[in-house]
Amino acid sequence: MAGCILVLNTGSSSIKYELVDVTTRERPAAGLVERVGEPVGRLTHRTGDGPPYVREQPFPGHGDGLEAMMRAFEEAGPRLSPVAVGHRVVHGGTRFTEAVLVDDEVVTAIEELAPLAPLHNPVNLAGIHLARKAFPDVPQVAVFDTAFHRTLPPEAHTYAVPRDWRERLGVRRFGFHGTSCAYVSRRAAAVLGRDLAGLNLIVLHLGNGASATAVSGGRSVDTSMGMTPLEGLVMGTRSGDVDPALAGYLARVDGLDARAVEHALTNGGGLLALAGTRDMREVRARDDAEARLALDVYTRRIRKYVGAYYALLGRVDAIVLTGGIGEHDAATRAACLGGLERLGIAVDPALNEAGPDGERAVSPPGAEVAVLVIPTDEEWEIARQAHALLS
Ligand SMILES: Nc1ncnc2c1ncn2[C@@H]1O[C@H](COP(=O)(O)OP(=O)(O)O)[C@@H](O)[C@H]1O
Ligand SMILES: CC(=O)OP(=O)(O)O
Ligand SMILES: [Mg+2]
Repeated sequence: MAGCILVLNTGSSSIKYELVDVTTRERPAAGLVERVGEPVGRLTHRTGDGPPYVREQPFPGHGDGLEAMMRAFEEAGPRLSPVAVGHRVVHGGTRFTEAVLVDDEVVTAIEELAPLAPLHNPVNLAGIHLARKAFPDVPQVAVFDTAFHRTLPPEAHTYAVPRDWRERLGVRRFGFHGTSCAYVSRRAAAVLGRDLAGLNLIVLHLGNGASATAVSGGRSVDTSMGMTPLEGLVMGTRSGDVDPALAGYLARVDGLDARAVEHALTNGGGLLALAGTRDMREVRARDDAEARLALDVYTRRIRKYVGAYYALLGRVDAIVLTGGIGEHDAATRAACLGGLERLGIAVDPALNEAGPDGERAVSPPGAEVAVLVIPTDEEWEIARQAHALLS
């Protein structure tokens, strides 16, 4: 299948898009719509080496951002005539264990999964609706974050909760960021010059959402996100792990209902709750007690998961850092992985701080456990999977 695939990666407050030709590896246009829902947003559209096309304006909803993307293609080019559209969809439940062609029935199924990923599936659907309308004759492919975690063994995906919830209501762990995990795991093997089938990895995807995943032989064997993308690490606006008794306690002492608690933990937790901003750059720029505590809570949680997954895997060949924070924040890498020489884990201060952009090792040469920074590329992985499905 020759020609460009349009990839849409709609996030909770942003839209990333890219035109990808999997056959030639050309990527003629890419863009980002940021701060959807805020008073002023920004669209940046790039088509080569020249200055980007930029628009600063409010984008009240994701639909407005997607329309602005279409306008950017009209005004700045290239002409948009994709051979397929690839969509990131965060929750695929038990039904979607690989990429699928989108039809009405698939749309309904993604809608039904929305309560399990309230920040994500509804906006993923906004992209699907727009693209089906704009390109009615073009195949649309959904690529699911959960699919990579279909290999989780029962002891990893089972919660110790009443049988009725598990059997009748399907309560279980799923895991997310799988598209990113699949991509960086493959790249890690390439950087190490080893076969993925023989590698044990701990993948730390630290972006706006954040997760840790234990990968053995290219298969996910445990992961920090659960039934929803709320469990696990501290994130931009999500608390990660808390005592599940919290909901009942807040109901008793403060009259909050369970939905209000879930909403607060999802939208008003994490770095935002601890430091007043979801943006790690802003937290790092400060040196007050509140920001320091936020960073200590954030990095300690990651360290605990690294220890836990080390114990599960028994042997770790590499720790892979990705996502905006994993790729760019040397201080977080050092805080999470420093002082673990007894486990064979070390971060070389010079490599960590001065390393060039791009794929690289930040562990000392010859270290027992390689520490790798691998920029994620969900757009490429989505295009690759869409191309494979359609070819
Ligand atoms: N140079 C940097 N130093 C520290 N944090 C950074 C840096 N660049 C980006 N980040 C952080 O990365 C996070 C966003 O990650 P990203 O992977 O882009 O998010 P998303 O999940 O929306 O794709 C934000 O917290 C941002 O502050
Ligand atoms: C699943 C998830 O948390 O995604 P993101 O990091 O894009 O919010
Ligand atoms: Mg992301």
